[in-house]
Amino acid sequence: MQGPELIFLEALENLLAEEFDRFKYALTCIECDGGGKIPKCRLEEANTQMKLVDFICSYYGEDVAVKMAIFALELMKMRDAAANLRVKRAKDYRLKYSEHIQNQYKVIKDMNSHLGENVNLNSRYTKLIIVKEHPSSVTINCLFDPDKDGQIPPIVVLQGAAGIGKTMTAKKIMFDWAVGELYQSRFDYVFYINCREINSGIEQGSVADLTLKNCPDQNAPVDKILRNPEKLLFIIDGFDELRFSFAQSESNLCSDPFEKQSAAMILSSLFRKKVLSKSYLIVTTRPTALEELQQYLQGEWYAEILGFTEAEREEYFYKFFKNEEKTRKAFNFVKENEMLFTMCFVPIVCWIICTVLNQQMEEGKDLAQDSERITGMYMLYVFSLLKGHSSNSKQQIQVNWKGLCSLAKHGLDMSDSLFLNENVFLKYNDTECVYSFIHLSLQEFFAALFYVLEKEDTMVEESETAVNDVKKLLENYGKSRNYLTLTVRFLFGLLNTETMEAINKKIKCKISSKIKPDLLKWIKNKLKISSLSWKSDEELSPLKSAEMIYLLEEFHCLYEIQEQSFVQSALNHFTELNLAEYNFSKMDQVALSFCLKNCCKLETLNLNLCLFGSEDPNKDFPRELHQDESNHSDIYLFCRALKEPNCKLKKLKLWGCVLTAACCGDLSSVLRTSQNLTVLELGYNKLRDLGMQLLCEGLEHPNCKLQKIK
Ligand SMILES: Nc1ncnc2c1ncn2[C@@H]1O[C@H](COP(=O)(O)OP(=O)(O)OP(=O)(O)O)[C@@H](O)[C@H]1O
Repeated sequence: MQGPELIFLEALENLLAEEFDRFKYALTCIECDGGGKIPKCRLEEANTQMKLVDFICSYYGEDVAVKMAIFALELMKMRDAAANLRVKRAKDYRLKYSEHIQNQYKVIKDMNSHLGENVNLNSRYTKLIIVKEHPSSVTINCLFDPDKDGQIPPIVVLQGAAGIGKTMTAKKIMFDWAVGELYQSRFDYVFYINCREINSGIEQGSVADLTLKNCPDQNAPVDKILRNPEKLLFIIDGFDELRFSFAQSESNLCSDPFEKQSAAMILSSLFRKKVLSKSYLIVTTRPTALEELQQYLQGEWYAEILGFTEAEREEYFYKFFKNEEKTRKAFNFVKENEMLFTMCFVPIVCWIICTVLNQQMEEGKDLAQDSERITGMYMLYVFSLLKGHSSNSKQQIQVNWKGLCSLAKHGLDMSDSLFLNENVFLKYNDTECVYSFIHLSLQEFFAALFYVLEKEDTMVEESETAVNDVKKLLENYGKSRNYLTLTVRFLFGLLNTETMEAINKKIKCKISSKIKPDLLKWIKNKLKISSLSWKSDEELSPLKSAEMIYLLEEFHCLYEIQEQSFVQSALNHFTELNLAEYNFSKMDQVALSFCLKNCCKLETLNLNLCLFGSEDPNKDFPRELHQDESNHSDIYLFCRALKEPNCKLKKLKLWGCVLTAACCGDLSSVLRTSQNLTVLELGYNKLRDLGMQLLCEGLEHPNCKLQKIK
């Protein structure tokens, strides 16, 4: 005997014989919801405490039986005994609840082509960098630590980009709490509220209903649980996904956790601490909705998820493949490709890359060339989803793809990532009719595909519409929170000849390259506008950071298309390039190096006061957190590009770039190779004797054409 049965028996053991008889009588007076009254004759047969417990529990079920016992004791006016049993029941329920939560959160779904494949949360979860106050990182168990004034944050806002791991962190908190490893003395109950589900849920409900949804059954002692709000934590996941407005007037908010109201009102009341004001909240959101969320909160603290460090990326690969050889093969492949490796700081990208590589290895294929660009990687991932759908007719496949692309594009136009009653293949969860792309970037991929898929009939009207659609997209580029940048990057990537052929072959839809000339014209123009801002200035004044980001984004687009003639044509007007005072991420360096190789008329490159090598997301971190373990120097990628025969660079400026002796080895090899470099400016760096020695070796080489070094 254990759990509810045991506490029931313990309660009866304290009763005197006369009380035991009265207890049995009281039971016959209670009407149980759905179970009716208990038959008197059956009760008479239960002449010992044990027999009675056994009988009632098998008649009503354990949880209801204990509830009935509490009512009976209250009816007998044995209030202390009733209260005692109530407390024990609540405690016992906590155990039951945590077991239920453990079971609920111990596995996660892997959304690959094998439908319904589950993985253990702990065997996949990899630590993420979370920062509360830049630049120091924190772990999830410190989120509710008191500050230096002893204040515990009542609300923690956990923000982070799409796919960075907010939901995963929420699930990990649920699981760790349930197994007793997190917040044990702080919270008796932790509840998870998913905003996507709230959108599609019932119109009216109460806070109590929200908590009940987490419970294993409908018999949870909710009244007792909610009586200690200071012991409750609510995790509200995905504020950005809520569709309704929160502009409720204060007076309409509810303070009673059992009051039934609209979902908007209930959540508003929780956020504004009108209901269960002493409870604690974690609210997760993408940064785009942060400003709105701030309006409704008071006394909140902020933490940000920044993704995986380099070491954690490797750990993730181990956890994903669970096989030394496969992990090594996949990780080395990714590590070799700067662009891919850098993108892996976002967990969902890590997952997509691993899923694709795993499939390629399972099929005995070489790790594909295509996977060296983000477009190629997404394309391979989408192909992997098609496995098992090959029996569909060509026409059916085309219809599905076009529908999906159109949905993605229109969703982006309307800033929508949730779709109701749409027949798309990615169903968000068990909720009946809400669908979403598993990640916003996937929606952006499909949206980009929308612009390049050839319409069935090549009527003039149709192709004009397509061209106009692209024009509109490019006009909107750069407006409103940069929400189109990745779509445009994919657009370039999809126009790569090999990608077009692969898509054509696999999904039997033709990709039209008609928009290529327009795209070339557009990017040439963009690059010209950016370069005009320094053309007039003799000393090449630096670009403003926003302009620089756009210029670099254009280089990223050119990297994605990977077509020499296109890229050379886009860049052929550049004779000078000024990128001074910029902190280049590895990803930027890969894209820029590719462009430098194809910038055939470039004579002057100004990289004064630039920093190289830091990762985008973690750039404020101490260096050891994300140090590149490879032996390459920070400017290795640039130097490699400068050695290409196409490169006609004459003047290279690298003042004050915190270059070290290691960089001189790469510069020295440029000096030995380049047929054009005549001026090199290296002032205000820490080259030291070793660096100078390496440079001298280059200068002394018979091929060195350098005339001036500063
Ligand atoms: N810490 C982690 N360890 C291992 N995998 C992770 C981790 N965080 C995220 N992932 C992977 O990335 C995917 C996306 O993560 P998650 O859904 O948590 O992102 P999110 O920040 O909530 O994104 P969105 O804003 O799009 O909802 C997960 O399904 C999982 O595969």
